[in-house]
Amino acid sequence: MNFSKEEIRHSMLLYAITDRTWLKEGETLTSICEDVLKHGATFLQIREKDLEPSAFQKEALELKALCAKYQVPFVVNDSVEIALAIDADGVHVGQGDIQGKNLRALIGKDKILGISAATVAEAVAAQAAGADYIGVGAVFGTSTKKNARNLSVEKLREICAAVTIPVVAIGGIHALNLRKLSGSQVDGVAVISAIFSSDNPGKATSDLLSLARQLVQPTPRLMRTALSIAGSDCSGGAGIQADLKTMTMNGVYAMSAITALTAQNTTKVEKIVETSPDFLKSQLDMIFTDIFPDAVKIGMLPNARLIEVLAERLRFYQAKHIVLDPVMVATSGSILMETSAVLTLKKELLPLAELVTPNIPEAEILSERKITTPEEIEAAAEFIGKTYHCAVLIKGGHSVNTANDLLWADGQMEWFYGRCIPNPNTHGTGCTLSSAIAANLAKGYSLSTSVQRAKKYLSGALSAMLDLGAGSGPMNHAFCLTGEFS
Ligand SMILES: Cc1ncc(COP(=O)(O)OP(=O)(O)O)c(N)n1
Ligand SMILES: Cc1ncsc1CCOP(=O)(O)O
Ligand SMILES: [Mg+2]
Repeated sequence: MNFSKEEIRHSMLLYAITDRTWLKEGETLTSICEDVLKHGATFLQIREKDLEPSAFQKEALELKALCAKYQVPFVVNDSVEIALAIDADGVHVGQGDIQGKNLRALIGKDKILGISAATVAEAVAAQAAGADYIGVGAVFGTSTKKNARNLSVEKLREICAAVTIPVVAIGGIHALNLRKLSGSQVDGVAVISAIFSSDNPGKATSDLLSLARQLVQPTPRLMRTALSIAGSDCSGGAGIQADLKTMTMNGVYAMSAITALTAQNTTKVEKIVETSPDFLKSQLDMIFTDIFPDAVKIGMLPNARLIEVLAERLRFYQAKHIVLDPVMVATSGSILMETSAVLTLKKELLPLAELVTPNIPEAEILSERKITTPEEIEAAAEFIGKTYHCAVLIKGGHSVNTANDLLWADGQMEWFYGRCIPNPNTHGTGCTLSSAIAANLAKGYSLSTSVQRAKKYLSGALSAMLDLGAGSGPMNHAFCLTGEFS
C-alpha cells in the first residue's frame, strides 16, 4: 500500500512494535496483532531479534496481510532484505544500520523509511537522508531494549522542533506516564511492552490510543474547519446532525447552515419546513465572513430558490472543496427535493462542486439513463463528470452492486471495494460519507485518500451495530470514542 505524508504522520499516533517473548501458551503473534489492530493501533512494526531469517520472513508476510486488511502501515525492523522480499510498506533502522548506506536509494522512493534518533544532530541527519519519520527514545526507562540511550522530554521537544518529518516517541511508555510527553509536539507514541506484555493487549491498545489522542491534539492554529449546508434531522441520524458528528469525529471544527427543518424519525419524514432563501444567505454570510470553512458539504436542498442563493454565495466567497451529496429521496422514500429543482441543481451547483456523491437512483437522474451493471456505473460517472466538470463518486449499496463505490476524477476511474456490513440500520449513510470526505479534504488529504478514509470511518460507524428506533436506525458516529475523560 502507498501512504501519503499526511497519512504517515497520522499513523504515528499509536505505533505498536511486536514482541514475541510475551506470547503465552497457544497464542500466536498474528492473533495478538489482529486484536491490537482491531482496537485501533495505527502502525505496526515487526521486531524480531532472535528468529532465523526464513521464520522472520514468514511471520512478516502474515503481519503484512493483516495490516493491509486494517489499512495500517507495516514496517520491518532492522532487515531491509526481508522488508524488500515481502514488499512491506517500509523498514525501520537504527543509527548503527545506516552508517555509510544510502537506504533511501536502496528501498526506493515509495517505501516508508523510519530511522531512530536520540539527538538533534541525528534527527536532522535522518531527515536529510530521506527518512519519513524518526523514532526518538528512550524517553523513559525500559527493560525491553538493553543499553537504550536515554533522553529527557525536553530533548525530545528540541528534536521535534528541529525537524519537519513526524516524530514518534519510544521507550518505557505506558498508560501512567504517557501524559508526561505533553507539550513535546510528538506525533505519537511507539510501544512494545505496554501492549504485548499486557494480559489484554486489545484493551491496552484502546486505552493507550485514547491517551495518545489527548496528547497529540492538533493545536488550535492547525484546526481545520468544515461547513455542512443541509437539512436538520430531529432524530439525529442524518442531515445536519449526522454531518456535525461526522466532521467532529474526523477531526475538524464543524459548522452548519440549515436549509430545512424536518420532523422525522427512523420510520418516516412527517413534515418539512423550508428555510427562506434570505435566511440561508444570512447564515452563509455569518459563517464565511468570520470562520472561513476549509471544505463545504452540501446536502438537502428542497427547492430551486435555495439552490440559486447558495450557488451565488459559494461563487461570491470562492468556497473551497465543495462536496455535493445530491439528496433527492430519503431512505424512507420521502421526496426531499422538488423535481423542478433538479435542473437548477445541475446548472448551478454541479459545476461548483469538487465532488458529487450520488447513489445509483440519483446517478440515474443526473446521467439521464438507467444503471443496471458496473459498466453502466462507469459510463454514468464519466458522463456526469465530463458534463459538469466535477469528480463523481457513485455509491453502491443498491441492487447493482454492494458496498463498492466508483470514483471518477479527471478522466481516471478508481473502484473502492467495501466490506458489506450486515447492519440494516443505514439511516444517514450518504450524509455521513459525504461529510467525512469533506472533513478529510479540509485536512488536506487528496480526493482519493479522503474517499478511502471516509469509507473506513463509515464502516466503523456501521460495524458498531447501534440499534435504535423502529425503522432503519442511525449509526454510531462516535464508535471510536470511549466517553471517558480525565
Ligand atoms: C519507532 C521506533 N523507534 C525506534 C526504534 C529503535 O530502533 P533501533 O535503534 O534500531 O533499535 P532496535 O529496535 O533495532 O533494537 C524502533 N525499533 N522503532
Ligand atoms: C526499541 C526501543 N528503542 C528505544 S527504547 C526501545 C524499547 C521500547 O520498548 P518498551 O515500549 O517496552 O519500553
Ligand atoms: Mg535496529
